[in-house]
Amino acid sequence: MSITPENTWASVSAIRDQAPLIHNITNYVVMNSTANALLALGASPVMAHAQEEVEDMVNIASALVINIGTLSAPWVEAMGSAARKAAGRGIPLVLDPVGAGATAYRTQTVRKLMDTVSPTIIRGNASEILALATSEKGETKGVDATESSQNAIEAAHWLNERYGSTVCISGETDFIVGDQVVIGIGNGHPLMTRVTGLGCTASALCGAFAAVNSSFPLAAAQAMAVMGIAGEMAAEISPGPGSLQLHFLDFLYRLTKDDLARRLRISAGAG
Ligand SMILES: Nc1ncnc2c1ncn2[C@@H]1O[C@H](COP(=O)(O)OP(=O)(O)OP(=O)(O)O)[C@@H](O)[C@H]1O
Ligand SMILES: Cc1ncsc1CCO
Ligand SMILES: [Mg+2]
Repeated sequence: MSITPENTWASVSAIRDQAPLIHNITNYVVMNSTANALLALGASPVMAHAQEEVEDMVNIASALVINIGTLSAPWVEAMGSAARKAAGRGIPLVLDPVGAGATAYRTQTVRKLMDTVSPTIIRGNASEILALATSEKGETKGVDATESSQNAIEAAHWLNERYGSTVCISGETDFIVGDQVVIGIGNGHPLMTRVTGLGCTASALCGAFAAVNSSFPLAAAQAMAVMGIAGEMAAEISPGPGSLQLHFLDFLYRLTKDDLARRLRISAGAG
């Protein structure tokens, strides 16, 4: 199970052909940007968080993405209902534990959610992944990482064993930890951290790839490779974060098999 430009292109093509419906319960900050990224990739996004409709929406979706970025009690209830429905239907569930470790409410909510339904993929930055696997108060400061992704690999293994989830740690190198497998993706650009919500976008793309590829560690790795490649291509022609955001969408939309073949960077040091 190794990631190649060919199998990544096969997943991109499947997304473009099938336009899978990706149901997102996500935060106020990134609703627009993640919907646009899913559209640029070729998927079909919908944002829905009302308790009254989340189960019906999961019923017609190909994947569910839950992001705890801007929580409140009614949303937490809706997240639980949606996650249970997704598990019942057997569609992939991606969890983005935004800011886990920063407040007790976030950490407790996300732990309760994981104990209710095992996520298919957990995608967070290193601080968030560490916080989920630590019993004491984690070291997260706000929503951005203060740790390198390499430092969270052990925590990712622990989460994988406990919940059966594929765990994806984003950062300079993205690490994807599954059963008996660690994949490192070296694509991306530091300027990506200066645009809010590109991590949330990565989680949404994990949903799209998991909708068309049931080998979930591979799907997550492909999503992170495509994120990183579109991000670095955008960064190369962007003087700052504003234009990066626009060019990122354009490169996602225009991504070719040749871009993948020339740029995919599988990283060692995943042990
Ligand atoms: N130092 C870096 N060099 C290259 N790429 C990076 C770097 N840091 C992050 N990235 C890339 O940026 C994207 C977002 O990852 P990041 O770890 O910043 O997520 P995050 O902290 O959850 O972000 P947010 O909470 O704002 O959504 C990923 O595709 C990741 O590979
Ligand atoms: C900045 C921010 N605050 C809550 S969610 C979010 C988007 C990035 O995670
Ligand atoms: Mg994040």
